[in-house]
Amino acid sequence: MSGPLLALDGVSINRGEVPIVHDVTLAVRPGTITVVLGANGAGKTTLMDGIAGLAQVTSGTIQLGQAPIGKLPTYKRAQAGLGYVEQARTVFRSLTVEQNLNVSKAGDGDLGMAYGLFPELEKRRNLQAGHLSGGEQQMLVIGRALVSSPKLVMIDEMSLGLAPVIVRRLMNAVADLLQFGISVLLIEQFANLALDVGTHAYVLRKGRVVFDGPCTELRGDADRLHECYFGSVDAGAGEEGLAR
Ligand SMILES: Nc1ncnc2c1ncn2[C@@H]1O[C@H](COP(=O)(O)OP(=O)(O)OP(=O)(O)O)[C@@H](O)[C@H]1O
Repeated sequence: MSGPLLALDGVSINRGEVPIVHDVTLAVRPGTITVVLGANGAGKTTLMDGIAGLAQVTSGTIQLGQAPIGKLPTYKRAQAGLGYVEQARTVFRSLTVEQNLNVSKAGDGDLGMAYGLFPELEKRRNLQAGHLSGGEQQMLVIGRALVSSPKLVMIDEMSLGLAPVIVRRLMNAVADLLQFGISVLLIEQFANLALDVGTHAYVLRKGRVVFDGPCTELRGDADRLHECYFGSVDAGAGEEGLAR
Protein backbone atom coordinates (compact mmCIF):
# COMPACT_ATOMS: atom_id res chain seq x y z
CA MET A 1 0.00 0.00 0.00
CA SER A 2 1.50 3.34 -0.96
CA GLY A 3 -0.95 5.71 0.77
CA PRO A 4 -1.35 6.21 4.51
CA LEU A 5 -2.78 3.42 6.63
CA LEU A 6 -4.66 5.91 8.79
CA ALA A 7 -5.61 9.33 7.43
CA LEU A 8 -7.43 12.12 9.24
CA ASP A 9 -8.47 15.16 7.27
CA GLY A 10 -9.79 18.27 9.01
CA VAL A 11 -11.05 16.35 12.04
CA SER A 12 -12.69 18.19 14.95
CA ILE A 13 -13.84 16.39 18.08
CA ASN A 14 -16.10 17.32 20.99
CA ARG A 15 -16.34 16.11 24.57
CA GLY A 16 -20.03 16.47 25.22
CA GLU A 17 -20.79 19.92 23.85
CA VAL A 18 -17.23 21.19 24.27
CA PRO A 19 -14.97 21.40 21.19
CA ILE A 20 -11.56 19.98 22.19
CA VAL A 21 -9.78 18.95 18.98
CA HIS A 22 -9.78 21.36 16.04
CA ASP A 23 -9.22 20.68 12.36
CA VAL A 24 -6.57 17.96 12.73
CA THR A 25 -5.02 16.50 9.59
CA LEU A 26 -2.76 13.55 10.32
CA ALA A 27 -1.43 10.43 8.60
CA VAL A 28 0.12 7.18 9.79
CA ARG A 29 2.15 5.50 7.04
CA PRO A 30 2.26 1.70 6.96
CA GLY A 31 5.24 0.23 8.80
CA THR A 32 5.85 3.29 10.96
CA ILE A 33 5.42 4.53 14.50
CA THR A 34 3.78 7.95 14.51
CA VAL A 35 3.99 9.91 17.74
CA VAL A 36 1.49 12.40 19.15
CA LEU A 37 2.95 14.71 21.77
CA GLY A 38 1.64 17.66 23.73
CA ALA A 39 1.20 19.03 27.24
CA ASN A 40 -1.43 17.73 29.66
CA GLY A 41 -4.87 18.64 28.39
CA ALA A 42 -3.71 19.32 24.80
CA GLY A 43 -6.33 16.90 23.46
CA LYS A 44 -4.26 13.80 22.70
CA THR A 45 -6.59 11.29 24.35
CA THR A 46 -9.62 13.01 22.87
CA LEU A 47 -8.03 12.64 19.44
CA MET A 48 -7.57 8.89 19.92
CA ASP A 49 -11.06 8.53 21.38
CA GLY A 50 -12.44 10.27 18.29
CA ILE A 51 -10.54 7.93 15.98
CA ALA A 52 -11.83 4.93 17.95
CA GLY A 53 -15.43 6.19 17.95
CA LEU A 54 -15.51 6.98 21.67
CA ALA A 55 -15.76 10.77 21.31
CA GLN A 56 -17.92 12.72 18.90
CA VAL A 57 -16.28 13.72 15.62
CA THR A 58 -18.07 16.87 14.47
CA SER A 59 -16.30 17.42 11.15
CA GLY A 60 -13.66 15.91 8.87
CA THR A 61 -12.95 12.40 7.63
CA ILE A 62 -11.14 9.35 9.04
CA GLN A 63 -9.89 6.60 6.72
CA LEU A 64 -8.29 3.28 7.63
CA GLY A 65 -6.65 1.99 4.47
CA GLN A 66 -9.18 2.71 1.75
CA ALA A 67 -12.18 2.53 4.09
CA PRO A 68 -13.92 5.55 5.62
CA ILE A 69 -14.43 4.55 9.27
CA GLY A 70 -15.46 7.89 10.80
CA LYS A 71 -19.15 7.00 11.00
CA LEU A 72 -18.77 3.38 12.11
CA PRO A 73 -19.49 2.21 15.66
CA THR A 74 -16.42 1.42 17.76
CA TYR A 75 -16.61 -2.36 17.37
CA LYS A 76 -16.72 -2.08 13.57
CA ARG A 77 -13.63 0.17 13.61
CA ALA A 78 -11.94 -2.58 15.65
CA GLN A 79 -13.08 -5.21 13.13
CA ALA A 80 -11.67 -3.02 10.35
CA GLY A 81 -8.23 -3.38 11.98
CA LEU A 82 -7.99 -0.60 14.56
CA GLY A 83 -6.60 -1.61 17.96
CA TYR A 84 -6.72 0.75 20.94
CA VAL A 85 -4.75 0.53 24.17
CA GLU A 86 -6.51 3.04 26.38
CA GLN A 87 -4.80 5.01 29.10
CA ALA A 88 -6.41 3.22 32.06
CA ARG A 89 -4.50 -0.01 32.56
CA THR A 90 -7.48 -2.25 33.21
CA VAL A 91 -7.18 -6.02 33.41
CA PHE A 92 -9.67 -8.59 34.68
CA ARG A 93 -7.85 -9.18 37.96
CA SER A 94 -9.48 -12.47 38.91
CA LEU A 95 -9.00 -14.03 35.46
CA THR A 96 -5.72 -15.63 34.41
CA VAL A 97 -3.43 -13.99 31.91
CA GLU A 98 -4.60 -16.39 29.22
CA GLN A 99 -8.26 -15.86 30.05
CA ASN A 100 -7.72 -12.10 29.77
CA LEU A 101 -6.27 -12.58 26.30
CA ASN A 102 -9.04 -14.97 25.25
CA VAL A 103 -11.73 -12.50 26.31
CA SER A 104 -10.40 -10.07 23.70
CA LYS A 105 -10.00 -12.68 20.98
CA ALA A 106 -12.28 -12.13 18.01
CA GLY A 107 -13.06 -14.98 15.60
CA ASP A 108 -9.90 -16.80 14.62
CA GLY A 109 -7.50 -14.44 16.42
CA ASP A 110 -4.66 -16.09 18.30
CA LEU A 111 -2.36 -15.42 21.22
CA GLY A 112 0.92 -16.06 19.40
CA MET A 113 1.75 -12.43 18.78
CA ALA A 114 1.06 -11.37 22.37
CA TYR A 115 3.22 -14.21 23.72
CA GLY A 116 5.88 -13.64 21.06
CA LEU A 117 6.19 -9.99 22.00
CA PHE A 118 5.94 -10.60 25.75
CA PRO A 119 7.39 -14.00 26.78
CA GLU A 120 6.79 -12.80 30.37
CA LEU A 121 3.09 -13.26 29.76
CA GLU A 122 3.43 -16.78 28.39
CA LYS A 123 5.41 -17.79 31.48
CA ARG A 124 2.60 -16.46 33.65
CA ARG A 125 -0.28 -17.61 31.46
CA ASN A 126 -2.03 -19.40 34.35
CA LEU A 127 -1.49 -16.65 36.93
CA GLN A 128 -4.36 -14.38 37.95
CA ALA A 129 -3.81 -11.00 36.29
CA GLY A 130 -4.25 -9.23 39.65
CA HIS A 131 -0.94 -10.77 40.75
CA LEU A 132 1.05 -9.30 37.86
CA SER A 133 3.34 -6.32 38.36
CA GLY A 134 2.29 -2.96 36.89
CA GLY A 135 4.59 -3.45 33.92
CA GLU A 136 3.26 -6.95 33.26
CA GLN A 137 -0.30 -5.67 33.47
CA GLN A 138 0.56 -3.09 30.83
CA MET A 139 2.03 -5.89 28.68
CA LEU A 140 -1.23 -7.77 29.09
CA VAL A 141 -3.29 -4.74 28.08
CA ILE A 142 -1.13 -4.27 24.97
CA GLY A 143 -1.26 -8.03 24.32
CA ARG A 144 -5.07 -7.95 24.42
CA ALA A 145 -5.08 -5.36 21.63
CA LEU A 146 -3.00 -7.72 19.49
CA VAL A 147 -5.10 -10.88 19.59
CA SER A 148 -7.52 -9.59 16.95
CA SER A 149 -4.64 -9.03 14.50
CA PRO A 150 -5.03 -5.26 14.07
CA LYS A 151 -3.39 -3.32 11.23
CA LEU A 152 -2.78 -0.34 13.45
CA VAL A 153 -2.63 0.03 17.23
CA MET A 154 -3.16 3.30 19.07
CA ILE A 155 -1.39 3.35 22.45
CA ASP A 156 -2.17 6.06 24.99
CA GLU A 157 0.39 6.82 27.75
CA MET A 158 1.47 3.25 28.40
CA SER A 159 4.28 4.51 30.66
CA LEU A 160 2.03 6.08 33.32
CA GLY A 161 3.30 5.18 36.78
CA LEU A 162 5.94 2.71 35.57
CA ALA A 163 9.67 2.67 36.32
CA PRO A 164 11.97 3.88 33.53
CA VAL A 165 13.49 0.43 32.99
CA ILE A 166 10.01 -1.03 32.40
CA VAL A 167 9.07 1.84 30.11
CA ARG A 168 12.13 1.11 27.97
CA ARG A 169 11.16 -2.57 27.79
CA LEU A 170 7.68 -1.57 26.62
CA MET A 171 9.07 0.90 24.09
CA ASN A 172 11.24 -1.84 22.60
CA ALA A 173 8.16 -4.05 22.33
CA VAL A 174 6.29 -1.26 20.56
CA ALA A 175 9.16 -0.97 18.08
CA ASP A 176 8.98 -4.75 17.55
CA LEU A 177 5.31 -4.46 16.54
CA LEU A 178 6.47 -3.25 13.14
CA GLN A 179 7.98 -6.70 12.50
CA PHE A 180 4.51 -8.17 12.98
CA GLY A 181 3.18 -5.81 10.31
CA ILE A 182 1.42 -3.58 12.83
CA SER A 183 1.77 0.20 12.59
CA VAL A 184 1.48 2.37 15.69
CA LEU A 185 0.03 5.71 16.74
CA LEU A 186 1.65 6.49 20.07
CA ILE A 187 0.82 9.06 22.74
CA GLU A 188 3.61 9.33 25.28
CA GLN A 189 4.37 11.69 28.12
CA PHE A 190 8.09 10.97 27.89
CA ALA A 191 8.68 12.78 24.64
CA ASN A 192 12.29 11.81 24.10
CA LEU A 193 11.59 8.09 24.51
CA ALA A 194 8.78 8.33 21.96
CA LEU A 195 10.90 10.37 19.55
CA ASP A 196 13.61 7.68 19.76
CA VAL A 197 11.30 4.95 18.42
CA GLY A 198 9.05 7.12 16.24
CA THR A 199 9.33 8.10 12.59
CA HIS A 200 6.92 11.01 12.35
CA ALA A 201 5.63 13.32 15.07
CA TYR A 202 2.70 15.61 15.62
CA VAL A 203 2.50 18.02 18.53
CA LEU A 204 -0.92 19.19 19.70
CA ARG A 205 -1.42 22.44 21.60
CA LYS A 206 -4.93 23.40 22.69
CA GLY A 207 -6.36 20.80 20.32
CA ARG A 208 -4.53 22.01 17.22
CA VAL A 209 -1.54 20.59 15.38
CA VAL A 210 1.41 22.94 15.93
CA PHE A 211 4.12 20.58 14.66
CA ASP A 212 3.97 18.01 11.85
CA GLY A 213 7.32 16.60 10.83
CA PRO A 214 9.94 13.91 11.26
CA CYS A 215 10.88 12.87 14.80
CA THR A 216 14.49 13.70 14.00
CA GLU A 217 13.56 17.39 13.92
CA LEU A 218 12.53 17.33 17.58
CA ARG A 219 14.84 14.63 18.94
CA GLY A 220 17.19 16.14 21.50
CA ASP A 221 15.99 19.68 20.83
CA ALA A 222 14.46 20.60 24.19
CA ASP A 223 13.96 24.26 23.25
CA ARG A 224 12.02 23.43 20.09
CA LEU A 225 9.93 20.87 21.96
CA HIS A 226 9.23 23.33 24.73
CA GLU A 227 8.11 25.94 22.23
CA CYS A 228 5.82 23.43 20.51
CA TYR A 229 4.26 22.38 23.82
CA PHE A 230 3.77 25.73 25.43
CA GLY A 231 4.32 28.41 22.78
CA SER A 232 6.57 31.29 23.69
CA VAL A 233 4.17 32.81 26.24
CA ASP A 234 2.89 29.91 28.37
CA ALA A 235 6.31 28.55 29.36
CA GLY A 236 6.52 26.81 32.71
CA ALA A 237 4.21 24.07 33.91
CA GLY A 238 4.13 20.38 33.04
CA GLU A 239 7.64 19.97 31.69
CA GLU A 240 8.51 16.76 33.56
CA GLY A 241 8.07 14.56 30.50
CA LEU A 242 10.42 16.53 28.34
CA ALA A 243 13.53 15.62 30.23
CA ARG A 244 13.46 11.81 30.13
N1 LIG B 1 -15.22 13.56 29.37
C1 LIG B 1 -14.84 14.84 29.26
N2 LIG B 1 -15.76 15.86 29.35
C2 LIG B 1 -15.38 17.15 29.22
N3 LIG B 1 -14.10 17.55 29.01
C3 LIG B 1 -13.17 16.60 28.92
C4 LIG B 1 -13.48 15.19 29.04
N4 LIG B 1 -12.32 14.50 28.90
C5 LIG B 1 -11.34 15.42 28.71
N5 LIG B 1 -11.86 16.67 28.74
C6 LIG B 1 -11.10 17.92 28.57
O1 LIG B 1 -10.56 17.91 27.27
C7 LIG B 1 -9.28 18.52 27.28
C8 LIG B 1 -8.30 17.57 26.62
O2 LIG B 1 -8.19 16.40 27.42
P1 LIG B 1 -7.38 15.13 26.90
O3 LIG B 1 -7.45 14.08 27.95
O4 LIG B 1 -7.83 14.78 25.54
O5 LIG B 1 -5.89 15.71 26.81
P2 LIG B 1 -4.52 14.97 26.83
O6 LIG B 1 -3.64 15.75 25.91
O7 LIG B 1 -4.68 13.53 26.53
O8 LIG B 1 -4.04 15.20 28.30
P3 LIG B 1 -3.40 14.19 29.38
O9 LIG B 1 -1.98 14.13 29.01
O10 LIG B 1 -3.64 14.91 30.67
O11 LIG B 1 -4.14 12.89 29.29
C9 LIG B 1 -8.94 18.84 28.73
O12 LIG B 1 -9.20 20.21 28.93
C10 LIG B 1 -9.91 17.99 29.50
O13 LIG B 1 -10.27 18.61 30.72
